[in-house]
Amino acid sequence: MTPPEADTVLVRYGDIGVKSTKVQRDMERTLEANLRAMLDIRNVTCELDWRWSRPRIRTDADAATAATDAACDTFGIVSASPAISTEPTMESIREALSETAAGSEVEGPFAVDARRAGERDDHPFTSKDIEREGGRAVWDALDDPEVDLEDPARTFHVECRPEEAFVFVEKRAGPGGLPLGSQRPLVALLSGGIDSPVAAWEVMKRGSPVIPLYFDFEAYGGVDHVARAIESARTLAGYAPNHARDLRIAPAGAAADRLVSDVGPTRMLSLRRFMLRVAERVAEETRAAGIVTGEAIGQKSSQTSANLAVTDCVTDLPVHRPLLAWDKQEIIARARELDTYEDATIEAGCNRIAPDYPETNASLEAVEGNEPDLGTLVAEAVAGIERVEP
Ligand SMILES: Nc1ncnc2c1ncn2[C@@H]1O[C@H](COP(=O)(O)OP(=O)(O)OP(=O)(O)O)[C@@H](O)[C@H]1O
Repeated sequence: MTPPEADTVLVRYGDIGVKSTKVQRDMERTLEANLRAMLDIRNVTCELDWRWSRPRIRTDADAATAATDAACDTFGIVSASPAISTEPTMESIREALSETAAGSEVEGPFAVDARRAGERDDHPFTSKDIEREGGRAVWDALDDPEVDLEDPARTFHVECRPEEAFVFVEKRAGPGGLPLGSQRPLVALLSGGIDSPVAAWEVMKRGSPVIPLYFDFEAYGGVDHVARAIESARTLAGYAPNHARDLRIAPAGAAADRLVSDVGPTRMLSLRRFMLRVAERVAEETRAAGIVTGEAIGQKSSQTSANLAVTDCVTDLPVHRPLLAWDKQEIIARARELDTYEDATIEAGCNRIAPDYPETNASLEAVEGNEPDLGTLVAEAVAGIERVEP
């Protein structure tokens, strides 16, 4: 909940804080630029007040919720709180608490939780004093007050610093992770289905921008297949306003034709190997440090642990699979949160390419023995890549 007179959003980060001073400063600079870009693209009226380890967004009551939303969609940010700022005196804190309580709907018991930062003599009171006196102010402002310090339905937080105090009621969770751009990019195989956008988002969360790569299986794909991939690239770009890369669309109808006519049970593995070879070429061009896919152990016949091993032999680049150990239901839940779930039920092209009895425990020799020379197919696909701005 945003306090009615909120004028500041307190922003917190996590993993950055455990880095060495130099790395932390670099990451903070990246985070600052990313948050600024996120606020800009969403037209949030505010000033970013960047302080070492304690960023704040100065805004007004109208824009405080939008500023909090923007912060909570920015990688690296663990939580954000829309707050009322006030003088660091007991009287002002009581007033801010009273105002916040009067404007909130409190169903059930409340508590006041106060933290003081700074030197001992910065304030003539302790955090316990704030909790006691602040609690009284809240009590007086509510219609039917009830206190439970152990299990409150609503907590009124006070953060008292030497120069300023803040009152807030919500610590909204952000994605956490590291600032986008603090790692080298990765090529993301993006089908537009349920899994691959989630996988791409997961590596973005750890700081890697993604270069989305989609294979257009032409006659084998559904009509909306390309549109679906463009849409999920666009959704991902919304989390990366200053790091979004063009979606690359590689024509793959000819490769699919060839594999369907020439290869039996190991067909899907050769198809994956074709995709990884094209991704490798895109990585060379974009200085990407690896490839990311939405595969999970055992989810499909091509994704058994044995088959994943054979697939990876085709490239020297690391193939990252952030969803490797996730259950489908977890992936679906995350896709819904990220807004990449819709359209995912449209039939994927790969299903029409799959053989009736796919191999689940392939050996490298068998796959290589059945596989046509991928070189020409890869070269054609790379030459035909089109770029679409997200
Ligand atoms: N047309 C495509 N373009 C780009 N990448 C693809 C395409 N099809 C599959 N992939 C990549 O291969 C992975 C495995 O694809 P597959 O179709 O076997 O599984 P899936 O579980 O249906 O994946 P998704 O839900 O991401 O489509 C995907 O997560 C994605 O990274």
